[in-house]
Amino acid sequence: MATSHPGRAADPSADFFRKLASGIPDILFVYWLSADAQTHSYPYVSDQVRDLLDLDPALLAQDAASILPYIHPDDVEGSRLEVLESARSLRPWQWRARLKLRNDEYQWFETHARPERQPDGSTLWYGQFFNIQNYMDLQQELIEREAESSFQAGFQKLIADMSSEFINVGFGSIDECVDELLARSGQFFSMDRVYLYAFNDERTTMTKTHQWCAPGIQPLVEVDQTLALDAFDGLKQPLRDLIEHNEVEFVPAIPNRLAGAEPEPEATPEFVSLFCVPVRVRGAVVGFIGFEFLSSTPRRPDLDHLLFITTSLLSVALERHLLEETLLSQSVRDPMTKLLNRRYLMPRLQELVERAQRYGEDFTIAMLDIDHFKQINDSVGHLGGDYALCHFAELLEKLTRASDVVARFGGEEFVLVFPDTGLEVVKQMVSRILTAVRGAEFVFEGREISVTISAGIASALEKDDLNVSVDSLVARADHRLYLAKQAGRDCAVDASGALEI
Ligand SMILES: Nc1nc2c(ncn2[C@@H]2O[C@H](COP(=O)(O)OP(=O)(O)OP(=O)(O)O)[C@@H](O)[C@H]2O)c(=O)[nH]1
Repeated sequence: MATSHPGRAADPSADFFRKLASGIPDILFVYWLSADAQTHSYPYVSDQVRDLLDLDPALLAQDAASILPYIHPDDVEGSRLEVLESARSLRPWQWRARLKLRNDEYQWFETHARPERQPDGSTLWYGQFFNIQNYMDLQQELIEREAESSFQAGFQKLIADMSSEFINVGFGSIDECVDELLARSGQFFSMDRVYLYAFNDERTTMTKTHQWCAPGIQPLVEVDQTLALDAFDGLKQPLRDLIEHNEVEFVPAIPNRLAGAEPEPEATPEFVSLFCVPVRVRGAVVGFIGFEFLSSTPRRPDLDHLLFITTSLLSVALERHLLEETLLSQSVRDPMTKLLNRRYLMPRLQELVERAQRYGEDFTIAMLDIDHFKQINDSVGHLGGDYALCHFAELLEKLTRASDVVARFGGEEFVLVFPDTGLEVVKQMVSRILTAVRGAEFVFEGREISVTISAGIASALEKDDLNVSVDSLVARADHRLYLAKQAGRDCAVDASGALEI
């Protein structure tokens, strides 16, 4: 806009205005805009403009554009449009903009001015700029406080939800809970990737076991990827510290490759920021959750603390899960041979018997007994006998399939269950076991032990017996085992009474 002066500064009431305005802390003004909106000025501006902005009112009286360098660049265009709109509609000019003070600091001002159309079509506004910085600060504080309390409420909900999820976790579904923890915390803390790395016992490698990525963010590498702990220079020391001190480590910029060594998609930043939060089980750091963000958005100063709380849910859940696993395994396994015990075997047999009765699904069991075990004990001692039992148990595990059940029935008696296997195949398998045991080396404290076994084989639906029960089936196998012993041992007897030696 061109410089112009409407000649109104000489108004006799100017002195009156000056005196009046000197008692008012804000800036009073009269603003003039020509009819063609090409020329404008401040015919009157109170002296506060000098005190506050270090701007000479005389300059503004010549050309209103003198104020432009004092308006925050982002607010200039809005201010211009607001004036034009006020001139058009004759509605009050009411606008907020930041003005640069003497100390170069911007503060918020609000304009309140009433327009008055002049006979020549130009417009005059009478009004003031008043400082609303305190109000804006207060408003900002309120917004932040509100955001903070809703963040806190959200965080509490996240922790409460995840705690109850982990508490209710059914045996075996811990993986789903971990996935959910990664996803929920990733979303809540606006992360781009969240993943769980498990260390090996020696703390030399780490394997990614779970991961979550925000929508649109690529999982650069799949789970189960194992990396050396010192694969990345920037991560070596933080991981050492994490393991040693059980503390959150923040890595401000590591190559965007921890997630994977795959070729990176375009537009992926070269560096990412990463929080490594320790997962601790039974007093040792067993891995960490990596909370990764690609952008450099500001983060809360207490974020590391919040991530630690979130991750400790996983530590507690893993601890409990391990304990449950141990207890469960202790309750169904024989502590010496580590084979399944009778507590596991009997309900399993019951289940199979019911299926046999209901659906006609036959299955076969073999009862095995080490021959002359008393003599073994007598010759190599009880510990030698224990060794023979354990070595025999190992052979059984090796010679059967994962779907077969290998259980210690008691003493030196064992039961094998072959769920989906026909009698002929079972006979072959038992025969193979007999042969393998006969040929196996049993050496205890340098003394060779000769071991053979006898077996009794029975199928659930022999003779179409739909009244079969667990007891009758076991009794049948036991009786045939007795027959095998009677027949001279080191052999197997089945329904036909046949001997397999
Ligand atoms: N070392 C050891 N011996 C056991 C264990 N459980 C049972 N025994 C012994 O196993 C022996 C079983 O002997 P018997 O039932 O007389 O039968 P056997 O000597 O194997 O003779 P046959 O079965 O007729 O071939 C007993 O002496 C038990 O004390 C165990 O856990 N460890």
